Amino acid sequence: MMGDTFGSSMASLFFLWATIQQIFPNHFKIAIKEFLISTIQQLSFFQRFSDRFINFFSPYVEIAFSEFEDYRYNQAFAAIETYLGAKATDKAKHLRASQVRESKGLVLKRDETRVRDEYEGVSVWWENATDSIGFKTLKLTFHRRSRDIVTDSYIKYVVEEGKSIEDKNKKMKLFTNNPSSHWGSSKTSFWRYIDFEHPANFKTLAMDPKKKEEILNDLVAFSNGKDYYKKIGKAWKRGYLLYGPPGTGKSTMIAAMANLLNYSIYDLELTAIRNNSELKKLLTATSNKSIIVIEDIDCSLDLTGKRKKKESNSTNLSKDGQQGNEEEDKSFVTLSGLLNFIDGIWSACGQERIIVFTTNHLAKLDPALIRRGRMDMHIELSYCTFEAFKILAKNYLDLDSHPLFKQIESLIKETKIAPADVAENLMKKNREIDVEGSLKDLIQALERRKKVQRDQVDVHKDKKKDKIFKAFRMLF
Ligand SMILES: Nc1ncnc2c1ncn2[C@@H]1O[C@H](COP(=O)(O)OP(=O)(O)OP(=O)(O)O)[C@@H](O)[C@H]1O
Ligand SMILES: [Mg+2]
Repeated sequence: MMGDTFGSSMASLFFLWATIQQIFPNHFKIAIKEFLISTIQQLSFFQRFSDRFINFFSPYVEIAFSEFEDYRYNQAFAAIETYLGAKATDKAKHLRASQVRESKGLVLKRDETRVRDEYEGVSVWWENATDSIGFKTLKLTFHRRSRDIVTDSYIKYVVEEGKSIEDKNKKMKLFTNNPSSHWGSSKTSFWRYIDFEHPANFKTLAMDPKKKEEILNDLVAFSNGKDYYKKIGKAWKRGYLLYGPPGTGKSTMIAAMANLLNYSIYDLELTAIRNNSELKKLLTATSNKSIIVIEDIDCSLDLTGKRKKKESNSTNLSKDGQQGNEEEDKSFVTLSGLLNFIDGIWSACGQERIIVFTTNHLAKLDPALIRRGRMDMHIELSYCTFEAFKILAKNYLDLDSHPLFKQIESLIKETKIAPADVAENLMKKNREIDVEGSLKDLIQALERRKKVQRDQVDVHKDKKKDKIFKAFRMLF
């Protein structure tokens, strides 16, 4: 209303000024111009004043909860969203149903932008809005006479209720840090998540059963260790270093860890971070009960302090057409920055966190990075053993034993083959389980590999002999 009056008054004034321009001489025009300017100033003052006046006398108060705050995913926002989502089942008329994880059934979400809630006789309204770049905000409106009850206890109640619902049917999340050019002109890295639905578990993980049990016990002891860590005065965190050749189950084990403990995963891409302070912001923005993963640590961080660019990463970027110029992509995340976080801030804030590094080349890592205390447990994932093969045979063929197992056992002992390659051969073809055919395929693959590996050894031996022979010739 007020805005309309202001707009029409302005239009009339401009019309008046245009008419005056045509009719009156110059000095008179100037006097009128000054008069009009002062009238406009008074009008805009009046507009401002009237807004304040309305706000002052409006009986409603509004509180906004943003999805992100300074790179940080707002955990209160998530809890409130969950709380409002749960209200859907009994109150909202328009629902959206989705299935997140089979075991947890359908998830209902309200499809309405405005939800009314009641708490100890007080009515409040929630409204959700999305800004132009896709970030969400939840607005809470209530009568100002309820201010105390809303700010003192209602918001706390909503957040706690939301968190307990989250815990009950917790959907695990997979967070990734992506560079974005939305904020300001430079690229900034921030967390984005999707629901984590990896089926990996320790039962289907093919590795030495003893080692597996040891890792399982370690993880369970860690997750139940709140009082123990408090008692010994140590931050509640644990580091695991997973190393081994490609396809031996490092990433699969991380997924199995998350499923075992019901923790979310933060997949930290160091090559997308500009500097140590950005790294710090990202890491302190991670939530409790989470696993922070840095895959291929030897490729992401140059141990002299500068960064190496991962080949795969640069191809991905160029595929998306987002590859910036080289100068912009330079990163100053350093080994000491990472170590500072693990030892310093890490210990000061956040609880119940696991950090996992993976590498294909243990020898390339700086000892400082992997010393005990930082990485508490070093886990080697190696080529497939017969024990591991038996687990894969059970997973893929539902098989406990078979006459061909003997032949496979002796071939596996003599051949270096990753579990991923064994699994590839055991996967059912044409949707039919052909046990015999799959085992024979594997035997053939093992025999081919054995031959190649033997030839490589021979070539290596020949080269060595050649070198010795040349050295002799030089001598005589
Ligand atoms: N130990 C294992 N137990 C069960 N499945 C496995 C195992 N190792 C590999 N696989 C299978 O092979 C696929 C590839 O394994 P994964 O990605 O975990 O290997 P990785 O060690 O992380 O390899 P990279 O070093 O290349 O990242 C998985 O999807 C899984 O199906
Ligand atoms: Mg991997």
